[in-house]
Amino acid sequence: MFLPAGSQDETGVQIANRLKASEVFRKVTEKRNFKAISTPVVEYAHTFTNEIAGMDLQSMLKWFNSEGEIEVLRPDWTAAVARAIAKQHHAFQKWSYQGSVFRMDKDGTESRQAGIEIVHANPFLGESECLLTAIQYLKELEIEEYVIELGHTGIFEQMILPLQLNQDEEEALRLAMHEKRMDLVEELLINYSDEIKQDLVKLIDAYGGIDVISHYEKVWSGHPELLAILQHIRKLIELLEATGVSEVIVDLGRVKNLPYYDGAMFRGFVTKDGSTCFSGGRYDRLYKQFEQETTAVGLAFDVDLLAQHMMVENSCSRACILATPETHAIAEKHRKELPEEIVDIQYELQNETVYNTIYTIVRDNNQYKVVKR
Ligand SMILES: N[C@@H](Cc1c[nH]c[nH+]1)C(=O)O
Repeated sequence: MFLPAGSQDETGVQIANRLKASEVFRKVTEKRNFKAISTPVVEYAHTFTNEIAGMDLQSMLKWFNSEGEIEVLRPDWTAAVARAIAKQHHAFQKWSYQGSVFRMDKDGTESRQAGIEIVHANPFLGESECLLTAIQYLKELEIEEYVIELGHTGIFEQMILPLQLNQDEEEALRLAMHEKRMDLVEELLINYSDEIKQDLVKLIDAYGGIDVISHYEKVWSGHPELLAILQHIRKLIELLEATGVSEVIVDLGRVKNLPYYDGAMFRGFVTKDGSTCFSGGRYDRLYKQFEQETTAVGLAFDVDLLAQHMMVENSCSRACILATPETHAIAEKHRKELPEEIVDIQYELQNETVYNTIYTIVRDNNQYKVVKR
């Protein structure tokens, strides 16, 4: 039988690693005082597609319920958690969750996430705690080779303000920036001021170390809003560096990849192949749909991807006890003599090479004994 495009089976090491990644995530977040939350897999589409959350219904797995409402398989944890906690009292809260999201615009329809959301916190504290939690988690998974990238939605938004673009034009330009398509940016802005056009094109290349920030502090010296953003990113980098993390870069040309972001954005890349292992950012505006003024920030790890990059567990030694239907019970009892080993019982030895030790059952003085072969 075949599977629909985007669905896939999973076996062996990938599952073992994924379960380990989940367990480590639970421990790390528990120690940092995150409270676990779970939301249902089936939700109303509106939770994600409303004007503020702004996600695209097209990419969701959806159907009509008996009342004619559109229901979806959870496409995003952040909006679901916001819905779940919106009615709670306004206090500093740290939430953690683990589970699948379903979207058709990604490689696999189902992807497993482990994420955190921090609400009602001082903005700098919330962002720092997100990043430091991510760093501790990667460390405990022994994933050492990664780069953290910081960006901010405000840069692109401030720069295009004078252009007064309509929503479609803005979206098209944002996509061109996201894809780092200089030619397209130029083309889309053909009828607009050369200066802003050139500044945006240059911004596509504005990524790298802290020197990029120093450079743009000079370029934007007359622009207090942009300077404040640079200052904010610089402070985050300094905090990370002070805790020993040096692999931090900035991408000033980065635009939001989710409609609800408004503020700092972060991503983690695995150095080996450049894949994105976590992604997140500030999204205070998502709470406006519940008429709440608050701060909210979070990030989510792609657990499937982490599982691929984790070392294969140095698994315990494997033993095989060769038995017969008559001696099967003896073999089963012998398991407790081998508490540290993975024990398989076979009637006829197959896959001999996978075992470190093979036992057979012999009869001695009318008694069965399990002995090494
Ligand atoms: N929900 C985001 C990650 C995130 C968590 N909190 C904020 N952002 C995603 O799926 O990419």
